[in-house]
Amino acid sequence: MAALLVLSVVGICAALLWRFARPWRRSRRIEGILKQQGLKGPPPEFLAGNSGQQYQMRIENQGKVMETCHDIVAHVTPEVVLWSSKYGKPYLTRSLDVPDVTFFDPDCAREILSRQFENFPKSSLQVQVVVDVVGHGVLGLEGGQEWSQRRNVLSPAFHTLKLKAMYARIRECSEKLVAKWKTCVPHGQAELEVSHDLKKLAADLISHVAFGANYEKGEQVFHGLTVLGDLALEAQSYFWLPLFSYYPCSLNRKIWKVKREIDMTVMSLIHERRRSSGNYGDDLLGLILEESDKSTGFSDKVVVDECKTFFLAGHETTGSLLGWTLFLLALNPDWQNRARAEVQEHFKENSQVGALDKLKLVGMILYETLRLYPAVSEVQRVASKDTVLGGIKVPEGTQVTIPLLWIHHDPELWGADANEFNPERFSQGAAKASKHPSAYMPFVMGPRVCIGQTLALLEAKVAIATLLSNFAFSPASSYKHSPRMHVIIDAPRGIQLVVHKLSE
Ligand code: HEM
Repeated sequence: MAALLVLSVVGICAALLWRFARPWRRSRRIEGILKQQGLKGPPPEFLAGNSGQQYQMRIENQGKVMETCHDIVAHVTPEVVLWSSKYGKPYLTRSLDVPDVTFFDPDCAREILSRQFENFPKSSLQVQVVVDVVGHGVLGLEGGQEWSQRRNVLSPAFHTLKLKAMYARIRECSEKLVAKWKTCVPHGQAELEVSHDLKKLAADLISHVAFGANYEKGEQVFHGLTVLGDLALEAQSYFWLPLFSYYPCSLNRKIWKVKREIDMTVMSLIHERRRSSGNYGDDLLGLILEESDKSTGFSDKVVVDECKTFFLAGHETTGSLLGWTLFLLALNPDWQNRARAEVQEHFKENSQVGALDKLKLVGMILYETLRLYPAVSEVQRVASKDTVLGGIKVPEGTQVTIPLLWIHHDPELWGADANEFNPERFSQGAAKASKHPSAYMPFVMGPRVCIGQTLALLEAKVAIATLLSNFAFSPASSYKHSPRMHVIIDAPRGIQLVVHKLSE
């Protein structure tokens, strides 16, 4: 009996060694090839690589308040500034055990995201975080044929003309916020923390756009996803326990229950629509069901996962764009006045959707906001075969990082005023705004560009135009500037502004 036990333990140890030793040896081989080409980086720690150091530096800065300026790269991603100045560009790090090269050149970004797109899928670890919360929607697929088929079916639903049909709903949601803020400023002006309400507006917008008249179900999904997000974060501290997500412990049972409730909410809506004899409705859910019928057809589970994905991907991102835009307009009254004049000329109470095309300055302001405060600070991919980037041989299995925030603030690309708010640079479009046509990528680029880009900009244009028609904004003395990367680049202490009601 004892011999059997010893044999089992030895067997398990050998299996674990085999399981972990192979990838470890492979990672060291890749690192060797990269180092031979002159790449350098910070010394990695056992198991954590350089991930712990990166996390520590970011956390330390999160507690600090910085001067209110837009030179935020060293505050939000301190490790990028430190390591690039110490080890050069590109530099080599270890993300847990995986060798990672950070490329700063927009030409390399274009190779990774566009030209050699098929050689750079997402890594399984990267998509697992998304899958844990919203399942296997398009955001949670590594790449390959399944992703491309899914994207082909979904893309027509996000076509500009179809989205424009949602204009009235988007305007209605924005008007609701105006009504609320009017009650908050009974004496003409008041100091408000606006980021919370703007996130709520973004949630409202996606609920109405995705589910139309059934938007209350969208609100239920939001509530569920928020609870799930917190539980998933708690579960991450057990990542070292093999197969933890299958243990029937109380945390996992809570997670499974919330997941079931969200899925049932969306599923009931899908069944309702399917029963309505082919007329699925002109909201996002209706458009997806229609497109799915035209092709091979999605299973109901896939439609559920895609809906959850839109809620996850389109909520915080759009909320953050709205918050930073008002913040920047408050700091730049000249641009605020110019934008308001444009809005007052073209965006009247009874304006139709076509009026949005005339809001050129508002469009430029949104672009400049997404340059200075993009939702994400970096993009990661993994090489699925040996390739060459910027003259460097990149072996299969190497992770590559594009420091998007750093590139958006690089004076060599954007000029001496790279850290200033100057929407004028976008007057000839995004490709001509900098010295490199691919230096601007708040929605990334190439085949995997954000599918909701047009929708996000449409929502933001309507919301900002509606708010500018009714209020003026100026900085509040209580505001503390401390942007951080927390899933997206946000303002953890809120965005306090003085909101002035305009005379009717
Ligand atoms: C200002 C608002 C937004 C910003 C800045 C933004 C940014 C991004 C970025 C950077 C990515 C690429 C992530 C990566 O590849 O690692 C992405 C992907 C995606 N976004 Fe957005 N997004 C916004 C709004 C939206 C909205 C409103 C929706 C949908 C309703 C949406 C849906 C998606 C989806 C489904 C993907 C995955 C696409 C794919 O992998 O094929 N996003 N977004």
